[in-house]
Amino acid sequence: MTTAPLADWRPGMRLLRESLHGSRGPALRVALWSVVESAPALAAGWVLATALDRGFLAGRPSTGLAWLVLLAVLYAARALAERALFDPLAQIVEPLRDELVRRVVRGTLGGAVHHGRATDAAGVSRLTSQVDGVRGIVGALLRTARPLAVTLAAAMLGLGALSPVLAVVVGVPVTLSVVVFLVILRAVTRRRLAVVVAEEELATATATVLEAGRDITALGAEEQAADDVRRTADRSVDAVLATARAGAVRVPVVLFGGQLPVLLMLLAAPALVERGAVSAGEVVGAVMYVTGYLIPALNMMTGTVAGMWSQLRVLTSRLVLATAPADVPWPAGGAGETPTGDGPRGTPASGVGGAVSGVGGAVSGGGGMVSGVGGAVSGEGGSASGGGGMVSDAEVAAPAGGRPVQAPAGDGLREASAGEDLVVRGLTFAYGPHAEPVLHGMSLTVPAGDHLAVVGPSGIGKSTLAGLLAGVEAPTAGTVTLGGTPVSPGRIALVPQEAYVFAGTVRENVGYLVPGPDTAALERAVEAVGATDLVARLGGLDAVIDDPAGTLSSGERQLVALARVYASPARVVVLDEATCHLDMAAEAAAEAAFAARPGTLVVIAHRLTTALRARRVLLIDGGRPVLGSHAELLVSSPAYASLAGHWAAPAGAASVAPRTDRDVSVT
Ligand SMILES: Nc1ncnc2c1ncn2[C@@H]1O[C@H](COP(=O)(O)OP(=O)(O)OP(=O)(O)O)[C@@H](O)[C@H]1O
Repeated sequence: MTTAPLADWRPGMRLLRESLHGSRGPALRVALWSVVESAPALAAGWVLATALDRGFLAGRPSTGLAWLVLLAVLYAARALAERALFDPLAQIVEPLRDELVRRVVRGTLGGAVHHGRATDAAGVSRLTSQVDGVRGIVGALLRTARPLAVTLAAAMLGLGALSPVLAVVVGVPVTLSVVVFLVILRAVTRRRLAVVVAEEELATATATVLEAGRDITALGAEEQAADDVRRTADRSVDAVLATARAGAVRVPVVLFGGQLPVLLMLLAAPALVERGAVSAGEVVGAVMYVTGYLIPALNMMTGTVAGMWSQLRVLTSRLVLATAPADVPWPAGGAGETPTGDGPRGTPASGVGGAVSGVGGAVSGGGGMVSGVGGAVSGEGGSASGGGGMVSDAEVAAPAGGRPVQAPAGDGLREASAGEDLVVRGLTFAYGPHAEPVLHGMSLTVPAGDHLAVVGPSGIGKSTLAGLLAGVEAPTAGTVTLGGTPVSPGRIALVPQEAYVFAGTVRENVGYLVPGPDTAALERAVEAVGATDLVARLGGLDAVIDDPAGTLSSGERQLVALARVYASPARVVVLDEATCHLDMAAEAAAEAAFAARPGTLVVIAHRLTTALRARRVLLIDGGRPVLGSHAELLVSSPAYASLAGHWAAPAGAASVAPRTDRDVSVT
């Protein structure tokens, strides 16, 4: 594998130093207590040698014991020092975290505001966890590396004081091994950096795939996405293995620097003792320094501590990227970088937002006349009478005085049998068990073949109602039935505001809801919704749309989705602001096509023209819902008049005649 170039670690260390700036007082206390803590390491070999030479080997065991008691006292002092170190260590580590977070947040925000850098959520949370990593490592280093370094120095000092000859025998291999290890540490650090980079890439690749799951499935790119993540995971594994291999060199270092001195001392001891250069007690004391302090310290230094040190360098060098001033360009591969590349990661989402909900039922029912429910309306919880637009408590009321209107001939399936009425009863819906209901006890009948526009202020619940009518949402209470049976996503087609076009041919997209679509039917649908020019520009029905989000505008995607639903055998179509990206002429043409199409049409309106084209208008505005024709509601509902006043009606829009004579009714 290739290892990432080692970032310059000095800025990282500078960042660390600056962030530790306010910790001088606690650092001084740590230094003082460290001296006490190192006392046993400094004195142990010397005390032991004295206990042997002047006590036990000289036939004075009580003297020997007295020296050992002194050693015990030094160990007790060390225990006290360790206890006393807790507070100043915490006073260094905790503020460090706060300071680093402050710098990272300031740097990230500054980068976003002044330099337009990406500030993805994953990047920010990654930085936060890196700050925590730095805090943890600094804490661990202070708890382990600091006493080890102090011990190492104290033991070497004690050995030198005890026996300069033995200090040389031990010191040479120890120094050599430490130097070799410091050189190796650089390679280990570089490999650790590669591990961090690989882990970041893996996290980004995984998050990207998870976020784009829906698109990936729609595009049939599961394999490609899996390959992408697998390749990144393999790189991460390679990086970890390479780091482990590089770290393994610590074994010979410890053998050379720790065990070899013991062997050398034992080999040299007889001659040195014989010549009187050292005493037997000094040899034992020297061995104590090496086995009791030097070897464990070397072991820890080259293992755990070196790992923590290189990790600290890597993490701080990554943090430096996030705290860089705003005029420093965001480095490639740096924290917070927006991933790029091929495959699903680089594939922009294509107008996600809810696909068509499906189709159902065989086409049935003849044409013919349908009579509306005119006259006075009454219902449980209230009554309505008079000049239109009166409302019952929990029901949508048709205006009194509504006249039966004869449907134009040839309206086909829209004058379907009464068995296909869309019936809403006591409909209540809330988005959560404790949430305020968006809809409360609504009752409404949309007769088969009707054309209903739903209007109301933003956020009032129009899309929620659309989802409930289409069976995409389940009511909290009440029922929505079509032809007497509960609606389900397979029976009603819903076109949401953000139309979904998947990568594939135009034919596949338009014919998606038609079992065995024939070309003529698809062409009719394309023409009806006004997508002929678009399909021609794309290259015909068999043209491939590789990148719907990149090649189609929002309006063009809406045209494709509209053609798809138009071609479907759905008996009820719900358009939820499905033409909002079309210009007014295109919207009028598309709505007219659906109005002429057999079946029931419910349109969530965002323009007055949509309401004008509909047979009936349902106003929901947070109070009682109101139902009537546009003209009736203008008179009877101040809320509707006010809403209509905000909408500009183009000339001629009001001339569109109702398509059916059946009223939406209160039942
Ligand atoms: N998934 C959801 N979870 C929780 N609350 C939601 C959810 N979807 C919508 N809402 C809330 O329900 C209410 C009705 O939303 P809905 O989208 O149905 O309104 P709308 O009339 O269609 O609005 P608009 O005209 O802006 O599209 C709003 O207050 C909205 O914030």
